[in-house]
Amino acid sequence: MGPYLLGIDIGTSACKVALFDQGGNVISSASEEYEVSYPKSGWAEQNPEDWWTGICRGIKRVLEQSKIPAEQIAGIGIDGQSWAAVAVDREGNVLADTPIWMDTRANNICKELNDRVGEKRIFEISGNSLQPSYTTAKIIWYQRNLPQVYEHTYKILQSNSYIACKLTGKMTQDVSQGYGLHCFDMHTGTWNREMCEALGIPEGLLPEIYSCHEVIGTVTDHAAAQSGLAAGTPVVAGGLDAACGTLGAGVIHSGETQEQGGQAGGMSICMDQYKADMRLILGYHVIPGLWLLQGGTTGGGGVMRWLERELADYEREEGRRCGRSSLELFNDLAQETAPGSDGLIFLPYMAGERSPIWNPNAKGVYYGLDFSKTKGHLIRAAMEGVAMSLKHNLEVAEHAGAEVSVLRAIGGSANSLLWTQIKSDVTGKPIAVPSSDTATTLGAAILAGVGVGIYGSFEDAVKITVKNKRYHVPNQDNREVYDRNYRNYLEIYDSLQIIMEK
Ligand SMILES: Nc1ncnc2c1ncn2[C@@H]1O[C@H](COP(=O)(O)OP(=O)(O)O)[C@@H](O)[C@H]1O
Ligand SMILES: O=C(CO)[C@@H](O)[C@H](O)COP(=O)(O)O
Repeated sequence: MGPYLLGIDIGTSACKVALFDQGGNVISSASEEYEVSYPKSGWAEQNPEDWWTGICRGIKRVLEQSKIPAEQIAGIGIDGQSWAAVAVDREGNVLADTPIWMDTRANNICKELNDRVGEKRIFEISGNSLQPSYTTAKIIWYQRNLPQVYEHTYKILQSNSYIACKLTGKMTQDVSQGYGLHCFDMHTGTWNREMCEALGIPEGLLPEIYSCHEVIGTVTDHAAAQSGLAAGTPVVAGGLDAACGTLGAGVIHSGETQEQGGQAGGMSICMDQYKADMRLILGYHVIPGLWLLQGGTTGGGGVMRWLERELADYEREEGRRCGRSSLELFNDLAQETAPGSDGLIFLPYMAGERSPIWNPNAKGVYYGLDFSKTKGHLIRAAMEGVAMSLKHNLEVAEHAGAEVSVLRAIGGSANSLLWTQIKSDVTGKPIAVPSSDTATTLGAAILAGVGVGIYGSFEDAVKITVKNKRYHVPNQDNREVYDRNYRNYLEIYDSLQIIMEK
C-alpha cells in the first residue's frame, strides 16, 4: 500500500478521476464525458455502463500520466450524482438505463403516494417532500412500467454504490445518498420498515447502509483487469457528489456553506442538528453526525453547457485558433455586457425545477428581449439567472433558520471568475473558491484517506488538504440593479406559473 489516494466523481456531464498525494495535491487527473438522453419530455436517462467505461478510461489515463504504479494507491473513494435508481440483478448487471436526478416521469406516482401515505407523514420521517426527481417514485415507476426489469431487480443502487459494486462486487448504500429514498429515516440514518411498506418498496431491494468512509471491500481481480487498478486496493462506500464536494471545499462545521456549480446548481449548509424544510432538501453529510440542508436546482453549469452547444459554433472555431475554450470566450462576451444584462432576465428551469419551487412543469424563460440584445446579453443573463436561483434557495434556508455567511464554491462553474463574482454580487455573500475542479474528487479521496487510516480525523484531513484559490466580495455598486432584477425574476415566475401548468 502506497501513499496516494484516488477520488472518482460520477458527475452528470462527465466522470472525473483524480490521483492525490496525502497533502491533497493533484498528481494527475482525467475527465471523460458521456451523454444524458432525453427520450421524452420530462425524462433524463443515463446508462450506468457508460459511467463505468468512462471511469476505467479515466483511471488508465491518470495512471499513465502520473507514472505511479497502481499498487501505490492506498484507497479509493467514489462520489456520484444523486437520486439514480440503478436496477441490478443478483450478479450486479444493469437491467435498464437509469432515470437520473433531473427525470420527472414519476410525477403522477408522487401525487398518488402523497395522497395515499400523506405528505406530512413522509416529510416527518424522511425530512424531504416527495417529488419525482428523487429515487423513491422511480422504483414504483419500474414496478408499473417495466415489470420485466422489476421482476429481475435484486437491488436498487445509487451512482457511486454502483461503481463501488463494479470495483468490489459488494452492493451497498452509503448514508449520504439515503436522502434519495423516502423510506430512509433522516433522524436515525436507517431504513424505515413502516415507510417501506406504506410506499410499496420492498426492504429487500435496499442495500445495507454504510458510513461514507467505511471500507466496504477491495478491488477484485476482474475489476483490476478492466480498470488498471491493483487487485486488493481498499474501496470506501463513498457518497453524494454535493456532500463530497462540501467536504473537499472544507465545509465540515455547522454553519459553513458550500455553493455548487456542476450541471446542477445550489448550495449545502452544514448543520449539527436536524432541521428540515419542505421546500429544501435534507441529507446526511459524508461526515458522521452532520446534516446538509441543500438547495438543488436543475440549472447550474448545465445552462452554460446548453448555450455553448447551441450558440458557440464561432467560439469553438475561434478558440481552436487562439488556444482558449469556447466557454472562456463566452465569459468574455458576458463581461462586455453591463451587470443586470440591461433588464434581460433568465429563469433557469431547464428540466422543470427542484428546490425551492418544486415544479416539474416549470420552463426556462428569457424575458426582456429586444433588438438591442446580443449574444453577450443571453450569456450574462443566464449566469445571473442561475445566481438568482441560488439566492432564492438561500433566502428560503435563512427563513427556515439556517445561518449562512461565506459560500465555498465547487464545480466547473467556479472556473469562471465572472460567474462566481456575479453569484457573490447577486446573493450578497462572499465566495471563497477552494479548488474548483477537484473539490469533489478530493472529498471522495479524503473519505478513502480517513477510511484506511491515513488521516486521523476529517478535521486533520481538511487542514492538510484543502486550499483556497480565490476570494470574491460582493460589489455594492451592483446591489440595486441585481435587487431589481431579482424582484422581477420572482414575479416573472409567479406570472407564468399558470401557463407552465397547462
Ligand atoms: N470557464 C467556464 N465558464 C463557465 N462555465 C464553466 C466553465 N468551465 C466549466 N463550466 C461549467 O461547468 C459545468 C461542469 O461542471 P462539473 O462540476 O464538471 O459538472 P458535473 O459534475 O455535473 O458533470 C459545465 O456545465 C460548464 O458549463
Ligand atoms: O441533487 C444533487 C445534489 O443534491 C445534484 O447536485 C446532483 O447530484 C447532480 O450533481 P452534478 O452532476 O451537477 O455535480
